[in-house]
Order: sequence, then C-alpha cells, then structure tokens
Amino acid sequence: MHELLTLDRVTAGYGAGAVVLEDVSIGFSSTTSCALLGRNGVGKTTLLATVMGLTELGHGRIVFEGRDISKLDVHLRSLSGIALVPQEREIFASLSVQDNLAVAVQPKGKWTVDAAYELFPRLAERRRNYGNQLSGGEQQMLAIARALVSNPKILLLDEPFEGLAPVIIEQLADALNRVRRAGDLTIVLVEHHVELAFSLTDSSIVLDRGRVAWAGTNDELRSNPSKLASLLGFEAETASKRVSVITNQGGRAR
Ligand SMILES: Nc1ncnc2c1ncn2[C@@H]1O[C@H](COP(=O)(O)OP(=O)(O)OP(=O)(O)O)[C@@H](O)[C@H]1O
Repeated sequence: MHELLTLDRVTAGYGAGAVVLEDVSIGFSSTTSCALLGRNGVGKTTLLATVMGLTELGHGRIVFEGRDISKLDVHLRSLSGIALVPQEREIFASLSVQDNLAVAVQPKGKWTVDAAYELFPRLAERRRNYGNQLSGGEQQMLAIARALVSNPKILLLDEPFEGLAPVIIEQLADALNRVRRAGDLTIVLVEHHVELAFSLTDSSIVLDRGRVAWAGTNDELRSNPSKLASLLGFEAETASKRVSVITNQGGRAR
C-alpha cells in the first residue's frame, strides 16, 4: 500500500544530551488508523512532535507524500496536510469557539466549520463562548475540530482522552470513529488504554525506550496477551482482560 508518511532511520530529541528516538523506521499508509503505544516516557509524544517539526532531528528522513519534509518548518508541514492535537490542547483561551475554528480553517476539503459543528453539536451550542469558558471535554472537542478544519491528510492525536470523564470519552471516541469510518484521512493515536486504542485503530506500533519494539495489526497483538503484556508492562492476565473488554462489546470503548 502507498505510504503517506514515512520515518526513515530517524534519531531525534531535544538536543545532544536528550536524544529520545533512536533509529526509528516506520510508515503510515493512507486512510488507515494506527495506535502508538508504549510505557510512560518511551517517546510517543516525541515521535508526534518530530513529525510536526517540533524537535531536533539528528539523523534520518521524514517523507510525506513522497517529499522529504525533514527540514520544513512547522507551519509548512501544517499547510501540507499534517495536523497535531497536542496533549495540552493549546486552544486560544481568549477567542470564542467560532473564532478558534475560523482562524484554523484551510478551505481545501470537506471540513468546514459547519461540518465540525455537525461532528460536535456541543461546540455549536458553545460557539460564542471563549476558550477559557469551556469544560475539559469541550476544549478537547475544539482542539480536534480545529485540527480537522485545517483539512489534514494525517491527524496526530496525543492522548486526547486524558483526564476526561467516561461519558465524554465515549462521545469523543464515537466522533473519532465517525471520522475514521469516513476513510479520507490517516489517524495516529497515542493512547495508554489499550482497549480504547484498539477500538479506534486497525494497527499498532509499540515503542520501547525510543525504538520500535513491535508493529503490526491489532488482531495480531490482541491474540497474543503475553506479548502485549511484555511490551506494555502489565501481567498477561490483565492484558487479556483489557482486550476482552472491547472484544466482548463489539469494539466499543468503555
Ligand atoms: N522538552 C523536552 N526536553 C528534554 N527532554 C524531554 C522533553 N520532552 C520530553 N523529554 C524526555 O523525552 C523522553 C520521552 O518523552 P515523551 O513525552 O516523548 O514520552 P511518552 O512516551 O509520550 O510519555 P508519556 O506516555 O508519559 O506521555 C522522556 O524521558 C522525557 O523526559
């Protein structure tokens, strides 16, 4: 399958004394959905930040749609179709919901502000409220909506459910699954909860201390609880239970 984004032997981090990613080679295909898993501190956020151009690239290349973007600055990466929803959300606190979206729109695809409101009706209700008047869940909806209206080809999501109530997580996961089923963009999701990650993706990459420890389909990983346990650092029995939560519920996150 044609690869949309390729990291080719990438070493990156935060300067000479803080190299985090070591010799990472991975590819993301068009319109697929991939979970980026791994224990705390293994480099998941750093990998997304590196794709976006927010870290120091030591060696290797980043190729997007066949073009070497390793030296392109963040703004141009965004214009070329890469969108990051960072862990901190980074919405504009002093702008209304409507204006947060209006400043991010790149009118080159189906994601208009109205389409984003259709995906997140709660944002439509809150369109005149300022960023700092929103709940955590509404802020995350806005962060995702803002990324979508830039009409990206690849959407990088860094722990979008962190700190949110289960009912909000369910709403967000439903919305992301709708985006995923539409099948016109690639999703890369950093998520600690395996069952939730599996319910939103087809394949996984597991990082360990800055290197790729495993890559393959979720079905392969799901059917090997002891492998999953060793990669993610919990007991095999727990791994099996964690995965069966979604298997028993038809892929729904809890
Ligand atoms: N700005 C920074 N400067 C220096 N080191 C950093 C910086 N940001 C992260 N690190 C270090 O890089 C390593 C990888 O961090 P990163 O946040 O990428 O891991 P992660 O897998 O996303 O972790 P978590 O699951 O806890 O979010 C850690 O050792 C972290 O301390």
